[in-house]
Amino acid sequence: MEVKILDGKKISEEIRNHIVNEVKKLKANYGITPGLSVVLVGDDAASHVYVSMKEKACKKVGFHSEVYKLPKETTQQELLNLINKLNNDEKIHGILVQLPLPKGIDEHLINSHIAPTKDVDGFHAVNTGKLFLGKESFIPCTPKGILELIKRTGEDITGKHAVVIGRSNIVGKPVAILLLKENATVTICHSKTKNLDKYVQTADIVVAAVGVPELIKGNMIKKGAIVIDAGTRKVNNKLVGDVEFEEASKKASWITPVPGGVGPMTITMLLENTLKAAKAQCE
Ligand SMILES: NC(=O)C1=CN([C@@H]2O[C@H](COP(=O)(O)OP(=O)(O)OC[C@H]3O[C@@H](n4cnc5c(N)ncnc54)[C@H](OP(=O)(O)O)[C@@H]3O)[C@@H](O)[C@H]2O)C=CC1
Ligand SMILES: Nc1nc(=O)c2c([nH]1)NC[C@@H]1CN(c3ccc(C(=O)N[C@@H](CCC(=O)O)C(=O)O)cc3)C=[N+]21
Repeated sequence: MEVKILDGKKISEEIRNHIVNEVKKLKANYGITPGLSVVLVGDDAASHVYVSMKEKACKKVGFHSEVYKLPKETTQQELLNLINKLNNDEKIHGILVQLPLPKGIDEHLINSHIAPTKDVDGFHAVNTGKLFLGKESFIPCTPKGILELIKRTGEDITGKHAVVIGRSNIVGKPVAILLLKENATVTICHSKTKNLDKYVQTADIVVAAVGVPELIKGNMIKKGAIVIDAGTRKVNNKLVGDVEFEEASKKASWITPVPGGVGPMTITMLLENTLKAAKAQCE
């Protein structure tokens, strides 16, 4: 059986075209343009690249987009003041504070200051709590994109064994909750897991969100498995995922490439969440 590639770039393109039309309707019917503010503190090079990708994506679909680039000396209070201002700004429907934040700034405190209705990253405790309870909420972008990719395979998730490698609050944990909601049987692995290969070998769905290049070997993959690789790490100036792509492709039924898989979907889901936040204002 030939492996099929889950092309995150192509799927993103389709979804973004749909968003363009939705934005036009929102403008025509309600005079509202979805607005996103991205806040970047410090001079982390990768963060600057990601933020400019987000800004470009917003402009392309017709959103109003603002980027606040603050120096690394910014105090927690100054950042809270900016968030307060954005919380009260009618033009702004979504607020995202790019992670990681410089040392001395409490990430959870900052995220909990964003109005839950503008929390398009889904990192506010109200939104993570709702996700846990199975209630309607803003779902974090990378996990949301991963679920969308799995759904695009057309395979039924119910009863499948999904193995998630990684338990961070922004990828691994929410992905596991989403898969559980879809009735998968979910195993979460992490750095203390013994015999990782034994778990991966029994997985119908593998989601790798670790950040260790090619940790998941091709020979661990069960024949016919769906393999989603969220990992991105620069090695010799090349972006490498958590999965040994060539070898895993010989076993998988579906697989995501790195780059061009989960990454573009993350940004597309940010656009979807911002559109959703803007629409909620019209109700
Ligand atoms: N494409 C995209 O849009 C995005 C990609 N990413 C990428 O996804 C990856 C994960 O990101 P993030 O969740 O933020 O990372 P974190 O560093 O927060 O979490 C990594 C997780 O992997 C686990 N882990 C580390 N080493 C091993 C190992 N040898 N075996 C098994 N598990 C291990 C850790 O376990 P423990 O909890 O025990 O420490 C932890 O749970 C990174 O490469 C990141 O760049 C992240 C966000 C968005
Ligand atoms: N508050 C917050 N929200 C985030 O969503 C968030 C964050 N902080 N901090 C960092 C991570 C990382 N992240 C990525 C987004 C897009 C790509 C992406 O599009 N990657 C391209 C390649 C990009 C390249 O060439 O470097 C791809 O995989 O094809 C990757 C990673 C969002 N994050």
